This record gives sequence, C-alpha cells and structure tokens, in this order.
Amino acid sequence: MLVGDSGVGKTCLLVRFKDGAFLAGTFISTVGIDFRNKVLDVDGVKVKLQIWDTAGQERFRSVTHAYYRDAHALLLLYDVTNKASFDNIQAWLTEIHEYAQHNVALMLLGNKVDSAQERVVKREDGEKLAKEYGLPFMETSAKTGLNVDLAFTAIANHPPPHRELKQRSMKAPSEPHFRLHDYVKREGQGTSCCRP
Ligand SMILES: Nc1nc2c(ncn2[C@@H]2O[C@H](COP(=O)(O)OP(=O)(O)OP(=O)(O)O)[C@@H](O)[C@H]2O)c(=O)[nH]1
Repeated sequence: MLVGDSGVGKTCLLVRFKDGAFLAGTFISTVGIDFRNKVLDVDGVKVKLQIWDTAGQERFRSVTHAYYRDAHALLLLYDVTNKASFDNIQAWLTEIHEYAQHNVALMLLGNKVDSAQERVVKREDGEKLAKEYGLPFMETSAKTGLNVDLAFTAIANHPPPHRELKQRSMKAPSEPHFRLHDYVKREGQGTSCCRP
C-alpha cells in the first residue's frame, strides 16, 4: 500500500511500476482508494502483488485507515521538492503505528529526485529520518523510473507479516525490517539503508 501526502507521487510511482510510463501534466488526485495488480517473479515463483494507492488528502483519511490492517507492506512517500510532505512523515508513522499490523514491511521513499532545481529536502535528511526509525530508505523518481522497480521488488520479496494486530514499537524495528534492509543494500545502487 502506498501512503503519504497528496501530490508526493504515489499514483505516478505505481503507474511507472505497473506500465513503465509517467503521468505528466494535470495532477488528478486519488479519490479514496484505488488498486492495481502486477505479477512478479520472485525466486522463480509468480507472485501477484495487489497494490493499493491511497488518497493523500486529509478528507479521505477515514477511508484509508480501514485498509492498513490488511496491508502486508507499506511504501511511505514524501516529495523531495516539498518540505511539508517530509515534515509530515512523523504523523504518517504515528498513523501506521496505530492502524497497521505491527510487523508490516515499511520503506521510506523520497520521490521526485529528477527535479534537482526544486529540491528542498536533502538526501541526508531522508537518510537521517530513516535511520531514526530503522527504516530502509531510497530516493525515487516516477518520472525517470529511478529505483521504482527496486522499491516494489524489495517489498515483494518480503514475507507477509503475521495477521495479529499488535502495537508496533516505533524505535525498535522488528526482524523483517532487517531483511528488507539487506535486500535493498544488496540489490540497490546509490540507495541507502539505515540500520538504527
Ligand atoms: N518531476 C516529477 N513529478 C512527479 C513525480 N511523481 C509525480 N509527479 C507529479 O506530481 C503530481 C502528483 O502526482 P500523483 O502521483 O498524482 O500524486 P499522489 O501522491 O498520488 O496524490 P494524491 O492522489 O492526491 O494522494 C503530478 O503532477 C505528477 O506528474 C516525479 O517523480 N517527478
């Protein structure tokens, strides 16, 4: 499931991954929730990913809350050209803590790195935040495709969490995070992984 402020590029990231295209031009905000399927080959086994694209707008928050519970993995996005979207990551983590399964796979993504001129969030700031919460981190671009496949395949390689709902310790990541870290570190180029 993709989460993060409105306009950070969740839909575009998903469309890039699914269809290899970029939705340039008019920004059409997601209403409530949407999903797309993609079949991936994971170690010779076909895995069908059902990817939920949530609306970032505050007014749809109660709709999206209902979907956290069933999510096996979350990609949490901010926009490197939008400081507010980065500052809101803390609030998104609180929400995830409250509604998602305690051991859901979680990765932080700083999107729109192609917009170098407009960048206001430094890569190091993203790395620092990710490290603070023990999250794998990478910068992406739905426009150029940078790290898009890697982000989704890392998540697809991650085993589903147990189904019980427990409180997640925000500062003490559970074992699955470490496996995600290792995958991203092994497969990524120019990405970073931040062990706490
Ligand atoms: N330069 C650049 N623009 C992007 C990128 N990703 C998305 N955009 C643009 O950002 C705008 C918002 O993208 P969306 O994918 O619709 O944003 P969203 O997070 O799904 O927004 P909500 O549905 O409201 O939650 C669009 O105008 C996109 O063209 C990117 O990687 N680089």
